[in-house]
Amino acid sequence: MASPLPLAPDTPDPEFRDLLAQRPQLTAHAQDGLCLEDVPLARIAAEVGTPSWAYSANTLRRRYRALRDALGDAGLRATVHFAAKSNSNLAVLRVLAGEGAGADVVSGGELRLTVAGGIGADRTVFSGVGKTAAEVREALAANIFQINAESAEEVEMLSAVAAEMGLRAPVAIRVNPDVDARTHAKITTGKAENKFGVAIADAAALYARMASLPGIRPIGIAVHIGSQITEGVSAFRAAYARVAELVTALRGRGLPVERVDCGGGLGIPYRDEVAPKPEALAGAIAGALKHLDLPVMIEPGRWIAGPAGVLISRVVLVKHGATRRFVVLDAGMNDLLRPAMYDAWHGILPVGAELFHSARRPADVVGPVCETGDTFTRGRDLPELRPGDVVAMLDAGAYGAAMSSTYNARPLAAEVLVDGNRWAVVRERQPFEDLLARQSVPDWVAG
Ligand SMILES: Cc1ncc(COP(=O)(O)O)c(C=O)c1O
Ligand SMILES: N[C@@H](CCCC[NH3+])C(=O)O
Repeated sequence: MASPLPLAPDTPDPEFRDLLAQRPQLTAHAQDGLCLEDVPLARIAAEVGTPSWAYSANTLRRRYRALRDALGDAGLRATVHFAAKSNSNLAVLRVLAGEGAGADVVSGGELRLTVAGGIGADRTVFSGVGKTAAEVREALAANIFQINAESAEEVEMLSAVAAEMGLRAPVAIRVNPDVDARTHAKITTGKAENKFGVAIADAAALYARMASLPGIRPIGIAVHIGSQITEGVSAFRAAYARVAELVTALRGRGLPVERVDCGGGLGIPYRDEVAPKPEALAGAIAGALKHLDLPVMIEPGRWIAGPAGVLISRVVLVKHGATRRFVVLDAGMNDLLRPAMYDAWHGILPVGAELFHSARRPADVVGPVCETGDTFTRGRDLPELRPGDVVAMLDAGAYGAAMSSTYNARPLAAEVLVDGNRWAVVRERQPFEDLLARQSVPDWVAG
């Protein structure tokens, strides 16, 4: 491997250097250009094609361990349940299974994927506001570790399904603590007006009701207040304090509480956000809950998988509009939806070494999809990108491929796992034929 590229001190803007400095999985090399671990992204682009996703196995491992260790160091008995909705690629799940991770799933489909990825149902939590009876039956048959109930209505259904199977479902109540996580409105989940969880004031009565139902074994309390939480841990602390009060009240009524599920939500710095460290989250959990002397769980998705992944894309053309320079990529909002959906900012780095030194000019980076919202960034200072150049969109390992679609009849991009100097395609680019498959035109339309 060539030596790291010495970035020129007169680089017009220190942004590239900062982006790299904060992401040890990415390095810029004089000959090979931008590398994920030891693998040049240019090689993946050339051999797999673009757009494609690449995930760093060692980043997944490192970040999983950082969370687990922070919780342990805070004196907590804790388990980490990876939120599979953030990335349900089988190889990613398998890497985390190898670390001993559990999972958090929100559908029967995700449960099947995590089981296929080697994370047993007996280490998996099933959350979500709209579980169907069929999904619950499947989860119980698979010996699910915990079901987080989100409403009184759901509790009745859970009991009926489990009783019919001759089982008692291990159920925690997900409470809505009415805490503002101060994140994007579309991913805030812990305010009273959000659809999630049971109002904390109603939780004790529901817990008592659960204890009286034939198909339910009440096991604990869960809370999840939102995602991409970066403004300190005070919202976590407030939510956990309310949960602790509830647990104490339940125990006071003689109702057993075995564990508390503290949810996910720890944010990452996509740009210059100062995100709390795992130690701060662990401190918030320990501060509020340690005196209860019970095992705790967390359900992180983004914090583990986000920084592990990049979206590799090629410049199709550079268009000089009336007022702006548009760099048109072969990746679109159907691949990475976050900028269109949440106005999210993702770092964009050139993959070719020479581009790290070229002068930068503002550009709008857009995709080929027929929506103005198919814009990754506006007015970003970027090098003189030319058709054929490859770029990497950073921190795309969570809610990237997982949220992609075939909008505009664009097949799903390939996914690649990198582990040191080894790499492999772990999901092939979807063949176009898939988009035609299972469609049919009735005779009376075809004429
Ligand atoms: C119940 C639940 N747990 C865990 C997560 C994972 O969140 P994050 O990726 O922000 O850690 C989510 C998503 O916000 C969720 O809804
Ligand atoms: N999809 C969102 C996060 C939602 C979390 C789901 N509970 C994002 O990309 O930021």
